[in-house]
Amino acid sequence: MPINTALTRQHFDTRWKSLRRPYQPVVSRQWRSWLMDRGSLTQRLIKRSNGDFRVELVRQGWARPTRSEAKALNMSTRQVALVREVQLIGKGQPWVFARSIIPAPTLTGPQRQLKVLGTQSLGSLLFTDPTMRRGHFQICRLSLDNHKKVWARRSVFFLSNKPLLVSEVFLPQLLQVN
Ligand SMILES: C=C(O[C@@H]1C=C(C(=O)O)C=C[C@H]1O)C(=O)O
Repeated sequence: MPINTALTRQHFDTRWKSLRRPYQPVVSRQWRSWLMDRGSLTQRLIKRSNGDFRVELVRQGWARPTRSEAKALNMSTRQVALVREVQLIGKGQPWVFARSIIPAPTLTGPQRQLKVLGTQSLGSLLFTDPTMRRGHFQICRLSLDNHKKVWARRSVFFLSNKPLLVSEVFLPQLLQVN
């Protein structure tokens, strides 16, 4: 069963800020390292967990994006997209909650396999695709149900020039690794 992180679509319909200055100083040094890393988060978490890592599928289905997500993807909120929500579990703890929005036109050709990822990491496809490009990061501060505040980031990936939006919420357990 997914470990409940109580994140809903409303959390992602918020004001995202560019990670460029002056926002960087607001972010503590230890979180800045995670928010700004443009490499594969999956690979970094596999190393941090000494291989004790898995992707837990929370939900996947066709749904309308939030206004903020639709704007980032230049699509209408009246259109549906494939929405994938997962938790990245390291050493048995939820370290990241990720929500990806994949427009239907992106799920063509080789990208059809994005529909059947299951518990395979999205990153394993993104970072092995020679056509992959990644846009700038935006960040925001989210409040979990227990009033804990966490950092989130998002960026638009392009595979063969087709977009998908990936949002990642960094959970407190990520920094509590012993
Ligand atoms: C983009 C990556 O893929 C990770 C895995 C995801 C998934 O399986 O849905 C979603 C976002 C990322 O946290 C990455 O590894 O950098």
